[in-house]
Amino acid sequence: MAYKPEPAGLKLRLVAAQRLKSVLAGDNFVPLGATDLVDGRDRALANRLITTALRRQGQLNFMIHALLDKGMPGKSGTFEAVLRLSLAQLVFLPDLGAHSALFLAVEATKRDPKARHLSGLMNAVLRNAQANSAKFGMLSDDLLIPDTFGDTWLEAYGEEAIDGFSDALLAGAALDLTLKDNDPELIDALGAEPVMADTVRIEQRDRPVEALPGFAEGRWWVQDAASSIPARLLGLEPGARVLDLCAAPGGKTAQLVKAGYAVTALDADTKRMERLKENLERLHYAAETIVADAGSFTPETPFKGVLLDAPCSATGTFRRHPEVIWHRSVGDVAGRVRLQRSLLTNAARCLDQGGVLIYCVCSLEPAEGEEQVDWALQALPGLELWPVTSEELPGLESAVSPRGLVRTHPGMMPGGRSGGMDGFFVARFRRSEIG
Ligand SMILES: C[S@@+](CC[C@H](N)C(=O)[O-])C[C@H]1O[C@@H](n2cnc3c(N)ncnc32)[C@H](O)[C@@H]1O
Repeated sequence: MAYKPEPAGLKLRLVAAQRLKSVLAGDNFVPLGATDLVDGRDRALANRLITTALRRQGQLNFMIHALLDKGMPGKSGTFEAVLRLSLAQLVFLPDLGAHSALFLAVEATKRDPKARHLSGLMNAVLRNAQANSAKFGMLSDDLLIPDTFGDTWLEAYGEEAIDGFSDALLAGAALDLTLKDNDPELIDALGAEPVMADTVRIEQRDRPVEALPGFAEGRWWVQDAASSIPARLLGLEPGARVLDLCAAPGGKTAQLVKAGYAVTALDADTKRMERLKENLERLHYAAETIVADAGSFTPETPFKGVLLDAPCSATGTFRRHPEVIWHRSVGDVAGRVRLQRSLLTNAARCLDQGGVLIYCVCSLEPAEGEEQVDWALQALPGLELWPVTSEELPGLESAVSPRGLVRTHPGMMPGGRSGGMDGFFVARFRRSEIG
């Protein structure tokens, strides 16, 4: 039999379909790396297809509903993933060409033993989609945010902010770094722009993070502008003992060390703690590390400062993880709320008299943020709110509420910069007496 070369562009679609399939099944999205696809251009294209399919998931759901009379066929391998990638290409990435979307989708379907009997259906559905691509291309952005969160967010943030959420979801996230020292030469070499305090932003990155200037020398770490806010608000004297609860992979630990505190970093996950240690080593920073449950850890001596970056629904990270808003349910949020309360209770126990407690989550849900403050003030004796002032967040004054709570969201422009920021909630408490 004569050797038939594989059609150009097929391999990257097969790899992209496998990755998208795993995300649709509940995994977090991790961009394809060099071990998945050696060729850099193929890898960039495959990642572009996957991220477009994930960011446009709500609109693709609508199209699939309209195109598949009998719904998605069950037990059909990569059929759904290939279909989503191809619809994303046909409707939202016209520069890639409609022909390749159709032809390669059918070829990819034929290569999957579990989907091959559906190659005719793939062809028919995509031809129908092609005929309707102009109409599909004008689907409302309202479809981008699932109903699970749409109503709560509309009530909490208002219509204008929600428009900003959709734009931020489609645009994705720039790369924010926290610098060890604000050296203008380094900022220039990075092609970065200052955002606020020691955070800089790289809008367009042409190489992996590890290849950027200053990485090997440990001159900065990756940290979203929003994520860098909580550690800056502790307001203690250098040298103060600070406990970083739920610390891995250590972005906030590094900030606390930089601020001159004597830091103990604690996390329950051994592997993530290893990453924290590697990160600190690269930065030439030192902290005590403990693997333990933050819900039951009891220190020998209470701390002057405790930072609790509690596990949460992570809905605020949807610019980088568009899948989170489709994976999370109302029940998931309720489960996180319970866990956060038990961690907050123990965090307060670890705090010395007059000590400062920062509670933060990368969630947009008021239930995990503002409502947790109401609960803590009522349930945890001796804890009082120490309001954050807008002067403490120059360039982001609008994130500070009249109560002195910090709420960022993806529609905000830190330091006036475009590109949004993660949704974060931060509250600062002080322990007045041991309760
Ligand atoms: C949002 S991440 C923390 C990010 C980190 N603070 C940073 O700035 O890099 C949440 C962390 O909570 C940890 N975690 C979850 N439940 C925990 C528990 N009961 N005790 C301690 N750590 C926990 C997870 O392992 C995860 O590393």
